[in-house]
Amino acid sequence: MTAAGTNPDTAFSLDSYHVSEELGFILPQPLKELPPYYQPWMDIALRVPELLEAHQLRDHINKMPLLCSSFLQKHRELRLAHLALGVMTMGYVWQEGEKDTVEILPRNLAVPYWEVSQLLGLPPILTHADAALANWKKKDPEGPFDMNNLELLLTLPGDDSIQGFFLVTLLVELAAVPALRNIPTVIKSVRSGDCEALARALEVISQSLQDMTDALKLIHDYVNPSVFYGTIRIYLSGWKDNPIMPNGLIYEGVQTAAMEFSGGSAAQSSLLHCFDELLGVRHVKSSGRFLTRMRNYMPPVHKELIQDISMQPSLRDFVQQQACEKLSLAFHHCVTKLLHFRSYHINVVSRFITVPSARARQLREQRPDGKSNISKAPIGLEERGTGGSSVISFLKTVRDQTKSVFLLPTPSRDKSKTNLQH
Ligand code: HEM
Repeated sequence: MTAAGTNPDTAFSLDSYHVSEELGFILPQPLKELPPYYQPWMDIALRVPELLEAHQLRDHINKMPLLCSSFLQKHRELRLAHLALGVMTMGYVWQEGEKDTVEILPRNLAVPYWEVSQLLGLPPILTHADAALANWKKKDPEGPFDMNNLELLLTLPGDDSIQGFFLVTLLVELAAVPALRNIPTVIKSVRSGDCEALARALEVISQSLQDMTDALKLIHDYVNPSVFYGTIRIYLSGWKDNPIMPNGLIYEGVQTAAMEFSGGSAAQSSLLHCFDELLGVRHVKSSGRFLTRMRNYMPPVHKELIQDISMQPSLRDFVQQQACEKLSLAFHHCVTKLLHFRSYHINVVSRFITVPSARARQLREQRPDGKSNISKAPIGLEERGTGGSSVISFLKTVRDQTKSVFLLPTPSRDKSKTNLQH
């Protein structure tokens, strides 16, 4: 274990989990370049959308030299390499859409990708930790961390919409930073029984959860649903539980059997996993299994933070026992805001997946040879999520599970005051 998070005598510090005070899970100052030896990777990675448009990405990757990964030493070098190899891999697999996928990732890409992944403890597929957390730069280094001053390091097809998609996700991560910063205070206050400090920390967390929802709303300004559904989505798809690639992918030179990995999704963000564990939300059955599996797609230290939060004395039990109105209300606000984020996210998914998928089906029935963006979208994906199940029913299960942690009314609570149970 990297941190002393489960020892009650030591302070719980985010620093030991590589969570920055300023940026949370976002990688501070990602590198823009790799050492010159790796230029053949960057030359291709920087041109992925253009090479895909010309149907030439696979040819370029097939001719790429097999480079040795051992000159990559620093964490940020490894993160950029993982991102670069990740966008190349997604492009390589999905270059011809769902019709002509590949069964083998060539050795010159597969071997270094595998090695870099092993060093980072990440899977060899594009993850949220790559595409959102480690894929940004400021146009003006002194300027603000906002939409106008941010751009991606590497991208995939989808023009402004793909940029918008990853940057809005990044801004949701940023909005959560005050909440993350207050997790140690919550843990410390429960340990010491300091209700005042605990109530204050929980109010900061609920405000931060509201700010996350507000940041998520930006998706409507920066991402076009038809472009997301028709162009972007396939490049985020993986080769696990995916009917388009039922046999997975062989990483040539790594092992002979095919491997299966889920595609990129913000279900791999550590944020909601942390808040769920803090508030006591437990996801069970298939949705729980999927979310638990997504923890293997996070940087290992972030996964450890989630685990260590889950091992702390129960915040919910503590609040329930105190029967203090102010504290109960602060806890209630947190659960309400988390619920609100999930409900809003369901609306987003409905607009960006459910509606275009119904429209695509309709267009295909009316004009089977139609060329519109959404009717070209992969039929095999339709309304399925990264886990392969129906997206909306999965998200509703997860949302409804959140409600289970609302506090029970206690006898000591004044019945004339707000009923905290929904
Ligand atoms: C166009 C925008 C978006 C779409 C279409 C979308 C779609 C999805 C889908 C289909 C899932 C189900 C799991 C999966 O299949 O991987 C999911 C899960 C999830 N997404 Fe999004 N998403 C979007 C934006 C975001 C953003 C910006 C965030 C913020 C970080 C986010 C956070 C989550 C979380 C936390 C989950 C896990 C379920 C939960 O804990 O409630 N999503 N998303």
